[in-house]
This record gives sequence, structure tokens and C-alpha cells, in this order.
Amino acid sequence: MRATEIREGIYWVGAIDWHIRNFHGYTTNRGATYNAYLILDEKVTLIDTVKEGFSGELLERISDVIDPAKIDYIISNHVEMDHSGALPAMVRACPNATIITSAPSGLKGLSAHYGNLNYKPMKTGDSLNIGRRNLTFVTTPMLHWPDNMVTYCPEERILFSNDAFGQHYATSERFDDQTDLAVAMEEAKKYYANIVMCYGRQAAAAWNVVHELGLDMIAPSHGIIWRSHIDTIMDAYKRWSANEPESGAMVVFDSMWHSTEMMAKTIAEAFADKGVSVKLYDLKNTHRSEIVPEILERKYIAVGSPTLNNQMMPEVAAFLCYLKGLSPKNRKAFAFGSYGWGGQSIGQVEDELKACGFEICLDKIRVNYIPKKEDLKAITEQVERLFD
Ligand SMILES: Cc1cc2nc3c(=O)[nH]c(=O)nc-3n(C[C@H](O)[C@H](O)[C@H](O)COP(=O)(O)O)c2cc1C
Repeated sequence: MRATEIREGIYWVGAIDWHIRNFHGYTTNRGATYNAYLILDEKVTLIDTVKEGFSGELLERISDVIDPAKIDYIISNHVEMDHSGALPAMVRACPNATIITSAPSGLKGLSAHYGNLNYKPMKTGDSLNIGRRNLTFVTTPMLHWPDNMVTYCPEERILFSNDAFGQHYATSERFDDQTDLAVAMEEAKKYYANIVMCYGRQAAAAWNVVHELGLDMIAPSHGIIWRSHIDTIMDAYKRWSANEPESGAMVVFDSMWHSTEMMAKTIAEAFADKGVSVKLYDLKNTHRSEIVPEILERKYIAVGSPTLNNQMMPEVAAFLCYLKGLSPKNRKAFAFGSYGWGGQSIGQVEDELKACGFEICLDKIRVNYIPKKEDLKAITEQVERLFD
């Protein structure tokens, strides 16, 4: 396995996880990469490691350019195990290395995971001279763990951005201009929605700092490296972190016997008839991590569930729980569903939508058993009135 030179003396030495399809509950249909970068300078520096189980691949790629024992610094931009899992193996292979981490949270987090190693904590603005290059550290707390930081090399105008700007996308290509940009952007959007969205305020603050740097390259810890389409990904992050979609709708439901499904289709049609772009998702067929990216660009969210044993459907509950955690802002929402007798699910869905902080823009829509033509007509009129 070979290293890929991304700039003179700077190599990608990460691992490609072609087969992973579930990353802590997030579907990764295109696999993933764990990116690590090796800088050859007076002090040999490794930026991030890889997930445990891929340390052999990391060591093989490093060995393609240098004896790993010569590494002086291992920079750990983020404690999470997809970036630090190979740290124990690296410490064994590079006995003289100092581990650079953020202060205080990186130090605390790495110590909790790996015990007492040779750590050197850094604060925002601290720099490390490694020879003809300097590396400057900027902590980015809660983007998306307390310990996160990014590493900037001013001489190369490269930002090693860790999870920011990443995508779960296994490819043999390393750069944005070597692969299909639409796919990279789709995966970047999915990554932002599932991992970063709940920290939109921090993302917007980080965006302002990164924007000033005039970068040649953004080298994240997952997926392809941005060099030809930096503006495209920066513009998308600005839009997503603003969290203020102007239009668009999505209808998300589960259904046992198709009544709630009929209501969902009617609601979707009503949005479309009003010229509002709409997406319809059946939670039986689409995983929640594939639905949430759509929320980034949509203002209206309608969620439907029939009543099952006095409750909403478990898939709907899981979706709403996930959504609440991701906390999209400035959305309008309403609940709907079919029921047999008590019909508690629809109120439960509405309560959860309120708990998400959404404005309830329509009274909950309830239909007893199978919707009749008049019920569906009434639903259409209710939704259309939103735009009168
Ligand atoms: C296993 C089961 C449990 C149900 N429990 C309730 C219930 O507790 N309260 C209620 O109002 N309706 C209950 N129902 C009735 C459904 O909510 C009703 O049939 C509804 O029309 C189903 O909508 P759907 O076609 O979208 O699945 C239950 C139905 C089934 C199959």
C-alpha cells in the first residue's frame, strides 16, 4: 500500500474502509476513509491516525516514504476513535513521538482512552515549528466534540480540518477534481447533516475564521481533499450553518395498513401543487440518516404516524429522537396520522415536533381508520391554506 503525495513532502497515508455500511448508526453506503497526513520536514509529523483495525494499513503507507520510528510528532486533532484508534499502535511504532492534542479537552479525552502517553497540549494560536514549516492550532470546541481542533500550515496554505468538510466516501482518488463533484457534495451534505448540524453556531464561527485564510487545500479526516472546489464546499457550509431555508417541504411517515401513507401522499401533492418542492419518505424504506440531509434545505416538515398500542410507531419515534438531537432551527412543522380508537400517536408526534423547537404551522391532522375522499380533500385544503 502506497502513500499519495498531495504536496511536495506531504503525503496522504490514511486507510480506505470500502465495506463499512454503518458508522455509529449513520448509513455509509459509499464506505469511508480515515485520512492521516505525513509531513516530511526537520521534524517528521503525522496528522491524525486511523480507526483501530487499520493501523497496519497506516503503517504500511507511512513505511512507503519513511521509517515510522522517525516520526517526531503525532498531531491528534480529534479524540474520537476513527482518528485515534491507531494511536497505541503508532506509539509502539514511533517511540520518540510527542502527541500533540488540544488543551484541555484533547488531553483529557486521549488520557481517558489511552492512558498516560507523551502528550503536549496546545491552545488556539499555539504553533509548532517543524523545520521550514509551521503548524498553527485552532481549537474548535463542540465541532463536534469538546476536544476538536484543526491544524493550519501557513507556508502551504493547507488546513487539516479533521471532521469539518469531511464526507464518508471511499475512493481510490484523493482530490475533489478527480472524482464526481456531485457525489462528493452529496456525501459532504449528508456528513454535515448527521454530524455537524447540531453545532451550526460553532460551524458558522469556524467558517468566518477559515474564510479569511485564503486556502489552497482543505484536507479533512474523511473523504476527498478539497483543492479545486474550495468555494463550492465553503458556500455550502455557509448556507447549511445559517440554518434558515426559505422554502421546500418534506413529509416523513410510517404506516402499517397504508392509511397514514395515503395522508402523506396527499400532503406531499398539496405542497407540490403550491409550487413547493417536496420529498416524501417512508421510514420503513429509508434510514433516518438519509432523510436528515434534506432538512438542510427545507422549511416545512410534516411527520405522520398511525397509533400502535397507544404509541407512535417506533421508527417515527426514532426519527424524531434523532432529529431533536440534530436540532435544525427555523422550521415549520405539523403532525398527522390515522388511528383506530385512542389515536394518541398524532399528539405525541406534535409534542415531539414542538420539543424540536419547530413552529407548529398546522393543527394536527387525524383520520379515523381509512381516509375517505372528503378527508383527503380537507387535508389538501388545509395544507394549501398555508400558502394563501
Ligand atoms: C397492532 C395494532 C395496534 C393498534 N393499536 C392502536 C391503538 O392503541 N390505538 C389506536 O387508536 N389505534 C390502534 N390501532 C389501529 C390503527 O392505528 C389503525 O388501524 C390505523 O388506521 C392504521 O393506520 P395505517 O394504515 O397508517 O397503519 C392498532 C392497529 C394495530 C394493527
